Amino acid sequence: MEIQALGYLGFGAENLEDWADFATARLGMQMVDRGAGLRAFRMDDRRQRLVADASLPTGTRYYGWEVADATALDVLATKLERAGVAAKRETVALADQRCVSGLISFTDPAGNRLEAFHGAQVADTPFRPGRMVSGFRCGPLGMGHVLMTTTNMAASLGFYRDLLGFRISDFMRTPIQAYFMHVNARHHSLALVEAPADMLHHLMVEMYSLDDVGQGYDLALADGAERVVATLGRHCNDLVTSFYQRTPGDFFVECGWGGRTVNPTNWQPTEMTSVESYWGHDGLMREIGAPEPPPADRRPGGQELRAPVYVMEGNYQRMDGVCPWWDAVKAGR
Ligand SMILES: Cc1ccc(O)c(O)c1CC[C@@H]1C(=O)CC[C@]2(C)C(=O)CC[C@@H]12
Ligand SMILES: [Fe+2]
Repeated sequence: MEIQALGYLGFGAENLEDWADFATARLGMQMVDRGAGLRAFRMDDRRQRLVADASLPTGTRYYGWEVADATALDVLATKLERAGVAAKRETVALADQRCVSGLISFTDPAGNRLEAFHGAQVADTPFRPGRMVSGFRCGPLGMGHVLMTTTNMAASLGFYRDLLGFRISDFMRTPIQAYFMHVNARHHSLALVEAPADMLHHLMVEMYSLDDVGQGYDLALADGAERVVATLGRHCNDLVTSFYQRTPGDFFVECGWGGRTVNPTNWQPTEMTSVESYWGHDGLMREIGAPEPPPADRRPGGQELRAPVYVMEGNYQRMDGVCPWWDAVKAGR
C-alpha cells in the first residue's frame, strides 16, 4: 500500500481572519504568509499542514495523503486508473501551492477530493507555535486523523480498504457503522461513520502534552457555551484524551493527547459494541441528535475491562492495558 500518512488538509473558507485567530490562538498552530486569499498553518517542521483557501467555496475540502516518492505516486495512479478511478496528474503550479514535489488528485465514492503527494517541503525556520503549546505529534504518524461520514459505507470501504489499502484498527456494525483505519502506527488516520450525509465531521490533532489539551479546553470554555461540542473525555479504542470544539468553518476539531500506537504489520481488527468513551465527551452524541450515554460508571459495554492503568516498571511507566484488580471485583472478592 502506497499511502503512508495524512499529510495535509485544505478547505474553502470565507472568514480567513477568524481562521487565522482560531488556528493560532486556540489550536496553537503557526500561521505562515501565503499571499491574499490563503492562510496556511504549520504544525511541525513542514511548511504547511492546514490550509484555508478563500478561492474555494465553504464546504470544499482536499485531503492530502502522503506517499513515499514519485515512484509510489505513479504506482498509486496506475492502481486507481486500473480500478476505473480517474487520477489527474496535477501541475507544478499546484504542487508549489501545496508545498510538495508532486501530486495527483482523484475523488472518493462520496465525492471528496483526495490528493496524493510526495516530497513535502520542510520550512527553513523552526516551528513557532501560535500559543504556548509543546507541539503537535506528527512525523511518521501524519497530521492527525479525519472523521468523515459516508452515506454508503460499502462503497467507502471498497475504496479506502480494498483499493487504497487502509487497514482496519477496529469497527462497529451496530448500532452505527463505524470503521477506524490506519495507514501507519497512529491508531486511525481515517474514521468512517455511516450517516445521512457525506461530510467532514472533525479533524483530530494530537498534542505532545496533556497540558496543551487542558489549556486549550480552558480557552475554548472561555469562548462561551457554543464553542465546546464535546467535553474532555477519553476514547476506548485509540485511548486518546480529547475534547471537540467548533471552528470558524463547518467541521469540528478534536484536540487530543496520549493516543496509542498500533503495529501495522500484525494488528488484528476488533469489533466494538459501543462508541462510548471511558469518561467524558458529553455532547458528542447529542450533537448528532442521539441520546447521551449515562455517566461513565454506568455505561454498558464493559469498557472498564480494557481501562488502561499505568504500572511501574523500573523507571518507566508501562501501559498495561488491563486493570489488575478487575478479576477480583468480578469474582466478588
Ligand atoms: C468513538 C471515537 C473513537 C475515536 C475517535 O477519534 C472519535 O472521534 C470517536 C468519536 C466518533 C463519534 C461517535 O462516537 C458517535 C457518532 C459520531 C458523533 C458521529 O456521527 C461522527 C463522529 C462520531
Ligand atoms: Fe476522532
